[in-house]
Amino acid sequence: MTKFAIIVAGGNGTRMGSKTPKQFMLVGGKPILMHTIEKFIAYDFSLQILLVLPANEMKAWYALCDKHGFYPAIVTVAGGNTRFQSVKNGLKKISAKEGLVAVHDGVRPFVSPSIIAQSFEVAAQKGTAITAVSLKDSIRFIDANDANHSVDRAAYRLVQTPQTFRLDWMRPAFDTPEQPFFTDCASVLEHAGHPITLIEGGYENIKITTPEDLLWAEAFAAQPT
Ligand SMILES: Nc1ccn([C@@H]2O[C@H](COP(=O)(O)OP(=O)(O)OP(=O)(O)O)[C@@H](O)[C@H]2O)c(=O)n1
Ligand SMILES: C[C@](O)(CO)[C@H](O)COP(=O)(O)O
Repeated sequence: MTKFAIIVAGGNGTRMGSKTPKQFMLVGGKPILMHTIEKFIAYDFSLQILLVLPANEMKAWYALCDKHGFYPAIVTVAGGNTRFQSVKNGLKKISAKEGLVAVHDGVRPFVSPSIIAQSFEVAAQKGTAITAVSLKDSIRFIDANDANHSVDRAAYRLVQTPQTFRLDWMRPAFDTPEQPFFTDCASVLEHAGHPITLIEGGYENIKITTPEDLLWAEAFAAQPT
């Protein structure tokens, strides 16, 4: 089955608060997004990769590629106003009717090729494969009266990416009005009625979101591969 990866990097990084889009910031001397793309190429050199970028940052990305001598065989796509719209724009560039599509946050540069492999293998069997990890901290539920209650953390998972799907399930699932609870692709496929299969993620597979995440990122980038 043909395998595709949509790497979404079309966001503005509001929570990072930096002038440079966070996906272009340097970690270990290299833009975050290049680390991410390299992990997918390391998994499978023949993977068809679609890179979603902010429409107004395309030139900046090509300039970065020149600066770092980074010329992967990938297709770039302009993003939308939300992550959901950016995934949709990536999907529109796939003309195949069948295949498997892994969607991954461009700002999760420490995903391992083995997680990517597992994600494709499970999606091929089950139709969906969502990367997730157990919670290390305790959690509390805030109710409508602003009171809080302890809950069983064993009943919850923290969801990561990649999130991989059968293309023939994913395309119609995304052909729907966007909902406020669509925080990831799994919520979109679930809304369309598909079963969601979880696979084991990694604690190093962090999403670089706020400035302190960059400190962790530098530490992970310094690790031997
Ligand atoms: N319109 C959007 C919004 C987000 N993303 C991507 O989705 C991933 C996860 O989103 P997030 O961490 O929230 O990134 P930003 O939207 O850039 O950050 P913020 O929410 O702080 O603005 C990122 O790789 C981001 O670039 C995207 O492709 N298109
Ligand atoms: C897709 C995701 O990374 C899974 O944890 C997450 O939902 C993205 O959320 P964000 O608010 O767009 O960063």
